[in-house]
Amino acid sequence: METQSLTIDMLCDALIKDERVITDQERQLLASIFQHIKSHETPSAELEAAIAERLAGAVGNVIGQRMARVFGDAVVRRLVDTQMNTQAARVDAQEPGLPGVPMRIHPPDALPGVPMRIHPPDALPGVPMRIHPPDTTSTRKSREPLIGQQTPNGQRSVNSATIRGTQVAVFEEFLSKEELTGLIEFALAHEAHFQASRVLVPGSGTNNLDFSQRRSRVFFDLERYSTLFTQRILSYWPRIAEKLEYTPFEIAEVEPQMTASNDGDFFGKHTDSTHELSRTREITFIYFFHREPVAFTGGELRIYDTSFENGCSGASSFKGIIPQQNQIVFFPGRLVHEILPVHCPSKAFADSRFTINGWLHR
Ligand SMILES: O=C(O)CCC(=O)C(=O)O
Ligand SMILES: [Fe+2]
Repeated sequence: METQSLTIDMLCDALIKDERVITDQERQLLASIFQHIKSHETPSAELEAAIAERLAGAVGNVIGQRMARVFGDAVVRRLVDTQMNTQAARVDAQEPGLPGVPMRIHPPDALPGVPMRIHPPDALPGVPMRIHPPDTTSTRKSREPLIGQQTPNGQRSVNSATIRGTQVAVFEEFLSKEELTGLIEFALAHEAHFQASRVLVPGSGTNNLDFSQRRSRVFFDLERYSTLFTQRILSYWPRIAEKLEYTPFEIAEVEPQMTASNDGDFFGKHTDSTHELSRTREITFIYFFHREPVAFTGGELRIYDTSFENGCSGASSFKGIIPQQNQIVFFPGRLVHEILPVHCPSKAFADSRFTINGWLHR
């Protein structure tokens, strides 16, 4: 019992230092109100006590609600982490060291085997969403995005076989301040590990360096940040799915990589999941970060309304997202998207537009 009340005391201590529970400003305001009550002549000590009690009650309610939210979030996150670790351990035990076997993770409220359903806002039932028949000959996955499926800037009307580019989920403040600082340091310390980015060319099955389609530098071995992003994304998965109007499906793998885009770098219109080697990339995510103060402009992400009639083509309408520190964006990988050129006058690697970008595989 004593241990329990000690734990609760410690928890309260930690929570009341949390800005999400009570801000500095509120703390100061409350202190001065209480002081004010004390220092002024009130008709009676009872009245003074009654005012203080009323005030404490009201403040207590608000703080209680905020604490519950912070606490609730932390408990859920904890549960998800524990569940994932147990499952990872189970997979390790079953498949010791099998190269290339992706770790199967069950997001908290996705039932294994429940089929994924996509609800594009205006898709007609029966309109095929696939551009190519599923590839049965190749199981190899590729790290590269696809180019070449894009249409010119055509003015095609948005029709019934279209997924809207507005089918996008954006979350701010994805990492804590400490995590973000650590990530920036990690990126800058690994400059030498970045390599020129490649793209998949439809029909060729190969990864090509094609500077007319994409220019940036990528880095794959994200060490602890790979785990951090995987876990964090999985704990957000129900909310991501809801915003994207997906029925949460079982995520087979989260595949993150880091990209640095410097002066003049860009990525032309492309899709991420219509190539036979990348078909299981259901959802693309892009997390933006950079050193402060920001030293680049441009690099806007544009996600186009995409039609799936007779192949796949981007319409003229799009949702534009200007990179913001610590912001993450999710959208269906089959949507046509592009990265506009980055302007980075110093040309210093450390001033690049950085992303952790990747895919949620089904
Ligand atoms: O660098 C980025 O912002 C993400 C690029 C992208 O679309 C991709 O890697 O598929
Ligand atoms: Fe992409």
